[in-house]
Amino acid sequence: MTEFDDDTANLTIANSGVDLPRIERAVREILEAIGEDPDRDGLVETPKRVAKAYGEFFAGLHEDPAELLATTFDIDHDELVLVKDIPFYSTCEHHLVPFHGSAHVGYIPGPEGKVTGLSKLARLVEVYARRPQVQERLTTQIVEALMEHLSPRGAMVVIECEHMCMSMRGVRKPGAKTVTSAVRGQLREPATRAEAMSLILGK
Ligand SMILES: Nc1nc2c(ncn2[C@@H]2O[C@H](COP(=O)(O)OP(=O)(O)OP(=O)(O)O)[C@@H](O)[C@H]2O)c(=O)[nH]1
Ligand SMILES: [Zn+2]
Repeated sequence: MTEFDDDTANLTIANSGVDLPRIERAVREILEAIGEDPDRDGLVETPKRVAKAYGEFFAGLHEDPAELLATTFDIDHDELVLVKDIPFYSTCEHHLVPFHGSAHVGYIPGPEGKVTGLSKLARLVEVYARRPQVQERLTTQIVEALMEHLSPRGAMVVIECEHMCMSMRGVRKPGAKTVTSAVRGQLREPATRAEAMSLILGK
Protein backbone atom coordinates (compact mmCIF):
# COMPACT_ATOMS: atom_id res chain seq x y z
CA MET A 1 0.00 0.00 0.00
CA THR A 2 1.43 3.41 -0.96
CA GLU A 3 1.65 6.25 1.53
CA PHE A 4 0.11 9.49 0.26
CA ASP A 5 1.51 12.84 1.19
CA ASP A 6 -0.68 15.82 2.05
CA ASP A 7 -0.22 17.36 -1.39
CA THR A 8 -1.87 14.44 -3.09
CA ALA A 9 -4.57 14.05 -0.45
CA ASN A 10 -5.46 17.73 -0.79
CA LEU A 11 -6.12 17.26 -4.47
CA THR A 12 -8.60 14.40 -4.03
CA ILE A 13 -12.34 14.36 -4.58
CA ALA A 14 -13.11 17.66 -2.82
CA ASN A 15 -10.98 19.71 -5.22
CA SER A 16 -10.73 17.97 -8.55
CA GLY A 17 -13.58 15.47 -8.25
CA VAL A 18 -11.12 12.69 -9.07
CA ASP A 19 -9.90 10.28 -6.36
CA LEU A 20 -6.14 10.65 -6.88
CA PRO A 21 -4.87 8.27 -4.14
CA ARG A 22 -7.05 5.54 -5.63
CA ILE A 23 -5.57 6.13 -9.08
CA GLU A 24 -2.07 6.01 -7.56
CA ARG A 25 -2.80 2.59 -6.08
CA ALA A 26 -4.17 1.34 -9.40
CA VAL A 27 -1.16 2.62 -11.38
CA ARG A 28 1.18 0.88 -8.98
CA GLU A 29 -0.78 -2.33 -9.65
CA ILE A 30 -0.48 -1.84 -13.41
CA LEU A 31 3.27 -1.31 -13.17
CA GLU A 32 3.60 -4.54 -11.21
CA ALA A 33 1.29 -6.35 -13.64
CA ILE A 34 3.45 -5.44 -16.67
CA GLY A 35 6.49 -6.83 -14.86
CA GLU A 36 8.02 -3.52 -13.75
CA ASP A 37 9.39 -2.59 -10.33
CA PRO A 38 7.30 0.39 -9.13
CA ASP A 39 9.94 1.13 -6.48
CA ARG A 40 12.82 1.64 -8.89
CA ASP A 41 14.18 5.14 -9.08
CA GLY A 42 12.53 6.29 -12.33
CA LEU A 43 9.10 4.93 -11.45
CA VAL A 44 8.77 5.82 -7.80
CA GLU A 45 6.90 9.09 -8.49
CA THR A 46 5.03 7.74 -11.51
CA PRO A 47 1.77 6.69 -9.82
CA LYS A 48 1.45 10.19 -8.38
CA ARG A 49 2.23 11.81 -11.74
CA VAL A 50 -0.28 9.62 -13.55
CA ALA A 51 -2.93 10.36 -10.92
CA LYS A 52 -2.46 14.10 -11.44
CA ALA A 53 -2.58 13.63 -15.21
CA TYR A 54 -5.82 11.65 -14.90
CA GLY A 55 -7.18 14.44 -12.74
CA GLU A 56 -6.70 16.71 -15.76
CA PHE A 57 -7.86 14.22 -18.39
CA PHE A 58 -11.17 13.62 -16.60
CA ALA A 59 -11.84 16.97 -14.96
CA GLY A 60 -14.75 17.54 -17.34
CA LEU A 61 -16.81 14.91 -15.50
CA HIS A 62 -17.07 17.37 -12.65
CA GLU A 63 -17.77 20.54 -14.62
CA ASP A 64 -21.20 21.89 -15.50
CA PRO A 65 -21.81 23.17 -19.05
CA ALA A 66 -24.86 25.11 -17.81
CA GLU A 67 -22.62 27.27 -15.62
CA LEU A 68 -20.25 27.82 -18.50
CA LEU A 69 -22.99 29.06 -20.82
CA ALA A 70 -24.80 31.09 -18.15
CA THR A 71 -23.05 34.34 -19.10
CA THR A 72 -24.61 35.70 -22.28
CA PHE A 73 -24.67 39.07 -23.99
CA ASP A 74 -27.35 41.02 -25.83
CA ILE A 75 -25.66 41.31 -29.18
CA ASP A 76 -27.89 41.93 -32.17
CA HIS A 77 -26.66 39.22 -34.52
CA ASP A 78 -28.93 36.65 -36.06
CA GLU A 79 -26.48 34.96 -38.40
CA LEU A 80 -23.80 32.35 -38.03
CA VAL A 81 -21.15 32.59 -35.29
CA LEU A 82 -18.46 29.96 -35.84
CA VAL A 83 -15.29 29.19 -33.90
CA LYS A 84 -13.28 26.76 -35.95
CA ASP A 85 -10.05 24.77 -35.52
CA ILE A 86 -10.40 24.40 -31.73
CA PRO A 87 -7.67 21.90 -30.86
CA PHE A 88 -8.43 19.38 -28.12
CA TYR A 89 -7.42 16.06 -26.57
CA SER A 90 -9.87 13.50 -25.28
CA THR A 91 -9.66 9.93 -24.01
CA CYS A 92 -11.17 6.97 -25.86
CA GLU A 93 -13.46 5.20 -23.44
CA HIS A 94 -12.74 1.80 -24.99
CA HIS A 95 -8.96 1.79 -24.53
CA LEU A 96 -8.21 4.81 -22.30
CA VAL A 97 -5.75 6.21 -24.83
CA PRO A 98 -5.99 9.68 -26.37
CA PHE A 99 -7.85 10.79 -29.42
CA HIS A 100 -7.16 14.31 -30.59
CA GLY A 101 -7.97 16.76 -33.30
CA SER A 102 -10.03 19.87 -33.99
CA ALA A 103 -13.57 20.90 -33.23
CA HIS A 104 -15.58 23.46 -35.21
CA VAL A 105 -18.49 24.90 -33.25
CA GLY A 106 -21.11 27.22 -34.70
CA TYR A 107 -24.58 28.54 -33.94
CA ILE A 108 -27.14 31.06 -35.12
CA PRO A 109 -28.35 33.09 -32.11
CA GLY A 110 -32.03 32.82 -31.24
CA PRO A 111 -34.73 35.54 -31.31
CA GLU A 112 -33.99 36.55 -27.72
CA GLY A 113 -30.41 37.15 -28.81
CA LYS A 114 -28.49 34.87 -26.47
CA VAL A 115 -24.86 35.21 -27.55
CA THR A 116 -22.10 33.69 -25.45
CA GLY A 117 -18.43 34.63 -25.20
CA LEU A 118 -16.36 33.00 -27.93
CA SER A 119 -13.99 31.38 -25.43
CA LYS A 120 -16.98 29.61 -23.88
CA LEU A 121 -17.41 27.61 -27.08
CA ALA A 122 -13.85 26.34 -26.73
CA ARG A 123 -14.39 25.72 -22.99
CA LEU A 124 -17.52 23.73 -23.83
CA VAL A 125 -15.41 21.45 -26.04
CA GLU A 126 -13.02 20.96 -23.09
CA VAL A 127 -15.81 20.12 -20.62
CA TYR A 128 -16.98 17.23 -22.77
CA ALA A 129 -13.55 16.20 -24.12
CA ARG A 130 -12.12 15.78 -20.62
CA ARG A 131 -14.16 12.66 -19.98
CA PRO A 132 -13.97 9.04 -21.15
CA GLN A 133 -15.51 9.55 -24.60
CA VAL A 134 -16.39 8.33 -28.04
CA GLN A 135 -16.23 10.89 -30.81
CA GLU A 136 -19.90 10.62 -31.76
CA ARG A 137 -21.09 11.34 -28.22
CA LEU A 138 -18.63 14.22 -27.84
CA THR A 139 -20.05 15.79 -31.00
CA THR A 140 -23.67 15.33 -29.93
CA GLN A 141 -23.15 16.53 -26.37
CA ILE A 142 -21.61 19.81 -27.54
CA VAL A 143 -24.42 20.56 -29.98
CA GLU A 144 -27.13 19.60 -27.46
CA ALA A 145 -25.58 21.85 -24.79
CA LEU A 146 -25.68 24.79 -27.21
CA MET A 147 -29.31 24.09 -28.07
CA GLU A 148 -30.33 23.72 -24.43
CA HIS A 149 -28.49 26.66 -22.89
CA LEU A 150 -28.43 29.29 -25.67
CA SER A 151 -31.78 28.51 -27.38
CA PRO A 152 -30.24 29.33 -30.78
CA ARG A 153 -31.98 29.12 -34.16
CA GLY A 154 -29.53 26.38 -35.01
CA ALA A 155 -26.20 24.84 -33.99
CA MET A 156 -23.54 22.76 -35.65
CA VAL A 157 -20.48 20.85 -34.49
CA VAL A 158 -17.92 19.17 -36.73
CA ILE A 159 -15.04 17.20 -35.21
CA GLU A 160 -12.01 15.73 -36.97
CA CYS A 161 -9.81 13.35 -34.93
CA GLU A 162 -7.04 10.82 -34.97
CA HIS A 163 -7.58 7.99 -32.50
CA MET A 164 -4.43 6.61 -30.87
CA CYS A 165 -6.24 3.29 -30.40
CA MET A 166 -6.22 3.01 -34.21
CA SER A 167 -2.66 4.35 -34.59
CA MET A 168 -0.43 2.83 -31.94
CA ARG A 169 -2.24 -0.48 -31.41
CA GLY A 170 -4.91 -2.68 -32.97
CA VAL A 171 -5.34 -1.94 -36.67
CA ARG A 172 -2.29 0.45 -36.59
CA LYS A 173 -3.34 3.07 -39.13
CA PRO A 174 -1.62 6.31 -38.06
CA GLY A 175 -2.98 9.36 -39.84
CA ALA A 176 -6.48 7.98 -40.39
CA LYS A 177 -8.96 10.73 -39.55
CA THR A 178 -12.52 10.32 -38.28
CA VAL A 179 -14.97 13.13 -39.04
CA THR A 180 -18.29 13.49 -37.22
CA SER A 181 -20.95 16.17 -37.40
CA ALA A 182 -24.10 17.08 -35.53
CA VAL A 183 -26.45 19.73 -36.88
CA ARG A 184 -29.63 21.12 -35.31
CA GLY A 185 -32.37 23.65 -36.16
CA GLN A 186 -31.97 26.12 -39.03
CA LEU A 187 -28.47 24.88 -39.79
CA ARG A 188 -30.06 21.70 -41.16
CA GLU A 189 -31.42 23.72 -44.09
CA PRO A 190 -29.26 22.84 -47.11
CA ALA A 191 -28.14 26.39 -48.00
CA THR A 192 -27.27 27.36 -44.41
CA ARG A 193 -25.55 24.06 -43.78
CA ALA A 194 -23.54 24.41 -47.01
CA GLU A 195 -22.43 27.94 -46.03
CA ALA A 196 -21.29 26.73 -42.59
CA MET A 197 -19.47 23.74 -44.08
CA SER A 198 -17.66 25.92 -46.61
CA LEU A 199 -16.53 28.25 -43.81
CA ILE A 200 -15.27 25.25 -41.84
CA LEU A 201 -13.48 23.65 -44.77
CA GLY A 202 -12.06 26.88 -46.21
CA LYS A 203 -8.81 26.76 -44.25
N1 LIG B 1 -17.64 4.53 -32.97
C1 LIG B 1 -16.50 4.75 -32.32
N2 LIG B 1 -15.64 3.73 -32.16
C2 LIG B 1 -14.50 3.99 -31.50
C3 LIG B 1 -14.16 5.23 -30.99
N3 LIG B 1 -12.94 5.14 -30.39
C4 LIG B 1 -12.56 3.87 -30.56
N4 LIG B 1 -13.50 3.16 -31.24
C5 LIG B 1 -13.56 1.76 -31.68
O1 LIG B 1 -14.04 0.95 -30.65
C6 LIG B 1 -13.92 -0.36 -31.13
C7 LIG B 1 -13.77 -1.33 -30.00
O2 LIG B 1 -13.86 -2.58 -30.61
P1 LIG B 1 -13.61 -3.98 -29.87
O3 LIG B 1 -13.64 -5.05 -30.91
O4 LIG B 1 -14.53 -4.08 -28.69
O5 LIG B 1 -12.15 -3.77 -29.26
P2 LIG B 1 -10.72 -4.14 -29.88
O6 LIG B 1 -10.57 -5.61 -29.98
O7 LIG B 1 -9.71 -3.42 -29.05
O8 LIG B 1 -10.82 -3.52 -31.33
P3 LIG B 1 -9.65 -3.13 -32.38
O9 LIG B 1 -9.35 -1.67 -32.17
O10 LIG B 1 -10.26 -3.39 -33.73
O11 LIG B 1 -8.46 -3.98 -32.08
C8 LIG B 1 -12.76 -0.33 -32.12
O12 LIG B 1 -13.27 -0.61 -33.40
C9 LIG B 1 -12.28 1.14 -32.05
O13 LIG B 1 -11.78 1.61 -33.29
C10 LIG B 1 -15.09 6.30 -31.18
O14 LIG B 1 -14.89 7.43 -30.76
N5 LIG B 1 -16.24 6.00 -31.85
ZN1 LIG C 1 -9.96 3.33 -28.47
